[in-house]
Amino acid sequence: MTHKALVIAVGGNALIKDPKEVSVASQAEAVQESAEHITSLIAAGYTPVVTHGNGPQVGFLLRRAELALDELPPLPLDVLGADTQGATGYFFTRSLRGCLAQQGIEREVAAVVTQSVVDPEDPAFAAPSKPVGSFMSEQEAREHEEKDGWSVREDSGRGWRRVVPSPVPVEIVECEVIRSLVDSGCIVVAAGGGGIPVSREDGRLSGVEAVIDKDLASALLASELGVPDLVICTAVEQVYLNFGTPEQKALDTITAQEARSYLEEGHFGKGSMAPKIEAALNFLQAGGQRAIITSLEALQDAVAGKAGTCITN
Ligand SMILES: Nc1ncnc2c1ncn2[C@@H]1O[C@H](COP(=O)(O)OP(=O)(O)O)[C@@H](O)[C@H]1O
Ligand SMILES: NC(=O)OP(=O)(O)O
Repeated sequence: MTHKALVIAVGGNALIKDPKEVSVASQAEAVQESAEHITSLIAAGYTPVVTHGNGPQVGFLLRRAELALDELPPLPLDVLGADTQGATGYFFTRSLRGCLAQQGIEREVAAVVTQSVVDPEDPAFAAPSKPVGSFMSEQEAREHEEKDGWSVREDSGRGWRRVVPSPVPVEIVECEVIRSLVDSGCIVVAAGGGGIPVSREDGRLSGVEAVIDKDLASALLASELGVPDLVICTAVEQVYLNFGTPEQKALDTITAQEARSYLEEGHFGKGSMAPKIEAALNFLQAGGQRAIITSLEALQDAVAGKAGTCITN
């Protein structure tokens, strides 16, 4: 892989500026801000593969589809995941092209509809864990649980959310296409929402009902591409020990072994920071050099080793 390629994962929640204001305009604005930060890195000589979450967005689409059931047939989660890849990929390519043009940088930009293979026997299908859609009060969540059969869970002190199955991705189907595009200098948006969940049987792919964790998919893509750095951008600039308590302590540079110990000690939110740490550890174990967790605002400084939390072997 030529160019200074790296994978940058942008969280679905980081693409929502205000959970109470989820209009298309507001989502496009959040992507625009992300694109501005990513463009600074491109201007500094990097070729990012941008991956993004879709937890809020896929949940909104699922709810829309359910509310329209009197008129229209249901939509399965793989198709809704594909829809979020399309819309978010469109926002990203539109914004990135605009930002690059403004800086006089001539680079191609493309979003690749990406499928992630999962094991249909993954135990995650029987234990929904991926938060999607809006935040609710516990009372609203319990009502949906009873009336609509939703699985619901508290999400990192931010409210209650619907949860859906989230099997582990084992292969990124379009990896070689993404590699060719990156090798040609193209800025690629890929593996949105962790990739569209599919299973493979006798060489044939079929969609499955799930939402894949985009950090795990990003780590897999980064290691399959063989890039040295995986950067996970989220709402916090650093990872903390004792997060949310008066004793919270920011982590600058830690080893994979230290990260694993802190994970086992329960320092990282289940379904929020913990999967990011697990993804970072997977990437380092597969030969990656640096896994960085930071905010979009601190992206450039973090890649330069001056901000964020950096995990190395
Ligand atoms: N130990 C921790 N350090 C920092 N943030 C944490 C920690 N544990 C939980 N979190 C929470 O995890 C959030 C990131 O997870 P999430 O919002 O699910 O990610 P995404 O940006 O991918 O949607 C942070 O904004 C923070 O609220
Ligand atoms: N698919 C996924 O992991 O989305 P979020 O980043 O929004 O949780």
